[in-house]
Amino acid sequence: MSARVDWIARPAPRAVQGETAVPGDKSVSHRAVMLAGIAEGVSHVHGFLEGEDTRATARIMQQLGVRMETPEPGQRIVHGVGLRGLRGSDAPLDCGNAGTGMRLLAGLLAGQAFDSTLVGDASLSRRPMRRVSDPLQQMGATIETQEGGLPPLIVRGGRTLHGIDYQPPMASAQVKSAVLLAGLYAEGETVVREVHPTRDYTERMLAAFGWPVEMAPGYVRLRGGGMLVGGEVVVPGDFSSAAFPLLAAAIVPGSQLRLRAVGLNPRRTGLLAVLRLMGADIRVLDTREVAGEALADLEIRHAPLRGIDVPVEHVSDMIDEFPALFVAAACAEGVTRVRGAAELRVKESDRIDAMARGLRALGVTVDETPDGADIVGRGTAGLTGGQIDSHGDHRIAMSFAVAAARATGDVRILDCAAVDTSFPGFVTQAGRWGLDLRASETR
Ligand SMILES: O=C(O)C1=C[C@@H](OP(=O)(O)O)[C@@H](O)[C@H](O)C1
Ligand SMILES: C=C(OP(=O)(O)O)C(=O)O
Repeated sequence: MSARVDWIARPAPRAVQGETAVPGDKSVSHRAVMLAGIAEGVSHVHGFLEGEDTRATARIMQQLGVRMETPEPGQRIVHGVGLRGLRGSDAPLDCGNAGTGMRLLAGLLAGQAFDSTLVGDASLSRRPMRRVSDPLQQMGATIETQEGGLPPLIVRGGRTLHGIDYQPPMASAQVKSAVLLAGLYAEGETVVREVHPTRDYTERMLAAFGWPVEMAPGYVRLRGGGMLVGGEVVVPGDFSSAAFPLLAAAIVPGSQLRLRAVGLNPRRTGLLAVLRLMGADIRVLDTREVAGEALADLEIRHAPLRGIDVPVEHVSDMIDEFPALFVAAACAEGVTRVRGAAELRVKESDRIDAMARGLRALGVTVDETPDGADIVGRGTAGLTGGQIDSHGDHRIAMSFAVAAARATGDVRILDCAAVDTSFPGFVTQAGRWGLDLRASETR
């Protein structure tokens, strides 16, 4: 059994200052090793996230016969085997903690000639998979889930897939991507329609690898039976990881911080818009485009925050940033209302419940609703100390590590090992921003 890691986070001894860079984007890193693996030729991935989620996906692609080199951390040279070149593995494919890994791979594997079994850790084993098995079955795939639509997933090979015209019942880039990846192997045309647009990395990377993809407002369309050609992939800094230093500087008086080379894909930056509506002073500097993705430096100076009604149109553009937003709301003056975010209940934990319980332990009044919460900000009074259960969810752990900066006493955060899934080195980095955070391991 691996060690359990708890954290002690103390009130910030000083303002958050300086300059920092965050690890590579998790969504882009997953897709880079998957698509490079089924492309023709060699691809070079720069800035690959060395997190447990994305390393699990890279390991699975290797298990399926893709040769991969790591000349140095954050680099992968991927020797693509072509669309039909993967070979089956008798051993289960272990996605670890990663919903993205499991759901996208389900789509990719639905069109193969061999059977596969996708497994995950305890958290992933509780997450709903019918959202991908249903549309994939409509395409002709055979996917067996466990009772209640849970993992492990058994994906049967040798099926003939046909394209579908599909509108997922929830806003989900993972569902869209699973259907599009199966669509590469399908006869005819696959269309995915979205009411609320979600992150578009799969379709953009497919296009960058030479697959004709029609991207229009409201839908994505492609045809099966093409070819991907490998190349260079430059992974931007992960906005979802940048959310934590941004939050720290937003809530600790006197702070001023610059974040270098953060990916600013518009489908990811909802938190930027929402923090600004709350009064945050954030500047976007030195905007540039690298390998088709917008990058910029972000400079944030502390300014008092006020509670707002979070506009529903921002929800899917900040779906992973709600734990951080809840902390900003707790430190603001007035009430913040979140609605339309029921998807938070089926992430690595029930994030509405985990944040409500954790904030209450730090003296904050939070009323939950089925799809959101009302958070009564404590403004200049700040938070109290207390004990938090992260429920093994990386984003809950990191949010409370930052929240402690504004507490009047120590915050003990339980079960933080999962932070390595998306933000390896978080404790050391947080120290550099000016937070006082220590990890202790128990077996
Ligand atoms: O496609 C992706 O890379 C992701 C999509 C989102 O999930 P949903 O598709 O479930 O909204 C997000 O929460 C996850 O962290 C990464
Ligand atoms: C929801 C997340 O990831 P995944 O769905 O890949 O587990 C996340 O990183 O916040």
